[in-house]
Amino acid sequence: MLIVRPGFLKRELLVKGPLPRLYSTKVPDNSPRAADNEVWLEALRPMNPSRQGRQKYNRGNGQTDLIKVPLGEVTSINYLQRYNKHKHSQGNFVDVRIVKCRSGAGGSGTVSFFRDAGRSIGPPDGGDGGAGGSIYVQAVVALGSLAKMKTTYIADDGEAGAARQLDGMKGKDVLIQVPVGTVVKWCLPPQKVREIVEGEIDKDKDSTLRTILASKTINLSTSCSSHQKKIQLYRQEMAESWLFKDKSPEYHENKDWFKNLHKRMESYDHSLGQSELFYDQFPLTGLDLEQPMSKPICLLKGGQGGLGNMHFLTNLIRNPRFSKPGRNGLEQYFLFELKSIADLGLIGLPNAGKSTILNKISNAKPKIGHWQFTTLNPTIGTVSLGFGQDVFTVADIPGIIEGASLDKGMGLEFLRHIERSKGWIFVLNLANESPVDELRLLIEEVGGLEKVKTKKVLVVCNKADIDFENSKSLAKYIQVEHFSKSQGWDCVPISALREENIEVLKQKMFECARGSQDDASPTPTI
Ligand SMILES: Nc1nc2c(ncn2[C@@H]2O[C@H](COP(=O)(O)OP(=O)(O)OP(=O)(O)O)[C@@H](O)[C@H]2O)c(=O)[nH]1
Repeated sequence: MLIVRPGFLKRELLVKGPLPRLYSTKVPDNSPRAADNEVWLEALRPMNPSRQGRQKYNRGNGQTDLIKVPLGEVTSINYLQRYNKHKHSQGNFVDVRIVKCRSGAGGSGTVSFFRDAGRSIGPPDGGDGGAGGSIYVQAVVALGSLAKMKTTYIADDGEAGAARQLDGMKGKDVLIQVPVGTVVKWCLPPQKVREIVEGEIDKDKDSTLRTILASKTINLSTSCSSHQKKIQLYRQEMAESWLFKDKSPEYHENKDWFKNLHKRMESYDHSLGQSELFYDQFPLTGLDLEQPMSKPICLLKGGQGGLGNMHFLTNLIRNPRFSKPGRNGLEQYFLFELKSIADLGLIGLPNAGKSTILNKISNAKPKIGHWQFTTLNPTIGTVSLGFGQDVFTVADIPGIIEGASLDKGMGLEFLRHIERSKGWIFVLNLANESPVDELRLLIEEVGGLEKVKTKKVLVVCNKADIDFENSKSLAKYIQVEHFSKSQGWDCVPISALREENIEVLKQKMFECARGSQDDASPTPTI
């Protein structure tokens, strides 16, 4: 049976001619003939010195752009705080991870010569190395947290080729499955960020993690060929370009035929380097996996396998005692952030009654307690307006307090879970002194009126059962209503505990959520 080997296909791309004829005798049935190799090598034009220089120093096609990016964009302040200081206990819920990913190196090509009873040394038959395994990512609905993610994902290296034209086995790929709503971003190794931060603190004792991440910048190489800005990733330079057997590198390097071959293969290596540069790019703004994916996306591609010595048999080179090593894999860090996907998000001070509301209107059963910060993790509930009627989803996040934007209380990190929500529901406690000031404070903490205005807003005055008949309580509600109306927002008084006005609330929430359900985003690509 004739098998078209990957080596042929790779070569064919460069030769752009017909496929070489394949042997079908007892001697290698799929190794290229000397004449085929000569045609292929002839097509590999030796590189001129200026191109060589560019490859070495510019690392590629010269289409990269150096941009300055704030350090905070290539790391996660929440990750650094949480994992450095163990700031919050999150139980099993993990919504931010930095992981190291490494794709496999290609296996080496092999030096081998055909042997049988009649011949102690025949034509070269060393097979190609297998490609290194790649790292893939896929968003699936079955997961709800990043808790099960490992800290490191390493794909296998490809195996070396073997005698009798056997290609090495391809390295096993790694598939990282994450919840729908995860955003994957390229990031710096946390260790490196810590070193930079410590260096900055040594220089200025008053600086804080937050100020350093905002002010310190790093240089990033980006490709400017595509419509989307992408970070250009680089593989480690190859330590050696040839693997020799029996005869030393010096023996070969002094021979004119080898010098000539080497020049041509430099051009082959260059084209592999170019194709790596093409694949090794990652969107600067990250990958937003907000839809379940039927097919995974490749994060890091494995290295290509090296060519076995059978590719170097020519009329001049009868015994090629050398082969090519496999190409290196890639090692990079990625930040995985889970941003829940809910149509509406509940925002309020601790104890305002957000969890009670979600409990009453949906199937979700979040923890309720009369102490602050009962809610430590976001919970999403599905609300139905009745049998066969419309449904929408609502996310309850931990309470926000004054100074949350400066990391007080639970900070603002949970806002990411309602960042994508089209509607924000501000939940106020009518039993408090000044609900309207509460509302102003919440608006300020979540980013100001301008940011809030990008969302549909509904203001809910909860705990209306407490003294509502009292003229003071009524006055508080009227103040909130007046402020809300001035911003064009609807306002509704309820008692979640007694389930009063809950149906009206559901209807108003549905109106707020409407429109967000039609927006379906396409699957992202790298
Ligand atoms: N009287 C009265 N009490 C309520 C009402 N809604 C909630 N509560 C009580 O307020 C307390 C806090 O309620 P939660 O739903 O846990 O409040 P939360 O906003 O989720 O609080 P955090 O988890 O701290 O963010 C509980 O003791 C509830 O029983 C209401 O309408 N009326």
